[in-house]
Amino acid sequence: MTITVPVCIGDLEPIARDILSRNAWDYYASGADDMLTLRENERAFSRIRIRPQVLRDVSAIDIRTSILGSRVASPFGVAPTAMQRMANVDGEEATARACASLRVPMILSSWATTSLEDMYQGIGESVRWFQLYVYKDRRVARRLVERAAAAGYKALAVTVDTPYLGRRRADIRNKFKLPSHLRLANFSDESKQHVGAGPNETQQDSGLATYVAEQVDPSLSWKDIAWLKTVSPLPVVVKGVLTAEDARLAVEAGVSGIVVSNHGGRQLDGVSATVEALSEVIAAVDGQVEVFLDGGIRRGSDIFKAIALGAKAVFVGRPILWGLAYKGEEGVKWVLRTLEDELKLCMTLAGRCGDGERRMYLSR
Ligand SMILES: Cc1cc2nc3c(=O)[nH]c(=O)nc-3n(C[C@H](O)[C@H](O)[C@H](O)COP(=O)(O)O)c2cc1C
Ligand SMILES: CC(C)CC(=O)C(=O)O
Repeated sequence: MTITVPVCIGDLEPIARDILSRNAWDYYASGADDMLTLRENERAFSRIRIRPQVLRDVSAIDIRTSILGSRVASPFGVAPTAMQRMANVDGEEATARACASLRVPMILSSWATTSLEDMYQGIGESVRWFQLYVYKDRRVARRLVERAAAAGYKALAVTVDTPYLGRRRADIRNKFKLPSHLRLANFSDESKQHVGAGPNETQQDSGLATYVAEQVDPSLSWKDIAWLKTVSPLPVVVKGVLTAEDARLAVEAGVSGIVVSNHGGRQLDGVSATVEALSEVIAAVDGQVEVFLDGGIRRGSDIFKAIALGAKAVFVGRPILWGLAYKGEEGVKWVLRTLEDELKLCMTLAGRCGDGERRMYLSR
């Protein structure tokens, strides 16, 4: 049966697949290598059981919370995903409008197809973070940080799991290219605006992998997080931590938050599902910094489970792209509302009301 009117996020995926070009679909959907981790991210949620409690007066459910001191409407937000204009002409602007209207936080990718300044023109107040890839030329990274601070972003999410790009086989086969009418809009320098335009892709590489190898600094280390803190007026969050050891180093480096992430299974295949890695990170940081999670969130009960295990909030990647492909801003709103409705219902049926700041809906 072909689904045309989605009732859950799973329904959206085939709809988006039909709409998107092969180049875009494969880039958005793929994981690295055999995509074991990509699949595990979702499966691991389905292995966790909720322990409901009854007769708890669930007539008022509150899902509001705060992240790094900013009030937000829900404990979920939008993860940074690059090049959103391949999904819809309005790309990141459509996502930002949807997030602002529902007061959902959004992280903008360094490799957005809308500049970090243009993104929020006329949209008004909303909680946004900027995702930073640290370029070999540190002046580029520093300039991005300054611009993000000047434009009102509330935090920097530094991606730490991508010294080189994971092997995404479909992108290699397709010889991925950013369509020529689009550009990485945060850069004025032509050499940084185009992906897959050069002659140097080989049979074993994609335009993306070449770009990352040329631009991103693989020598990045914990001492650079300390450096970043000296140049950033914004709180620094590291995105891509999966172990207790690294979580402790992150705390020592003075970060304000950690995103437990395996990059949606797109980097090192074979690592744990994020919800499985979450508990050791939570235990290691012992409440010293906020811990977030992304990867495999596809329904409200996944959000419930991550929060129950101690995440302050979660971020959602691919479903937003499916929503964008489906109906632009309205499609992203549909995804956000669906997650919100499902989360509220899950809390109601589990007997956890939530009380704003202090979470009441832990399921353990
Ligand atoms: C198409 C796509 C592009 C992405 N681009 C970025 C990026 O530019 N920066 C980054 O830190 N993470 C990027 N990610 C990873 C996401 O931020 C996030 O970790 C992941 O998508 C979460 O998994 P999910 O898609 O299962 O929700 C990207 C993921 C996808 C699917
Ligand atoms: C341009 C890409 C390397 C952005 C990214 O992080 C991803 O595709 O996973």
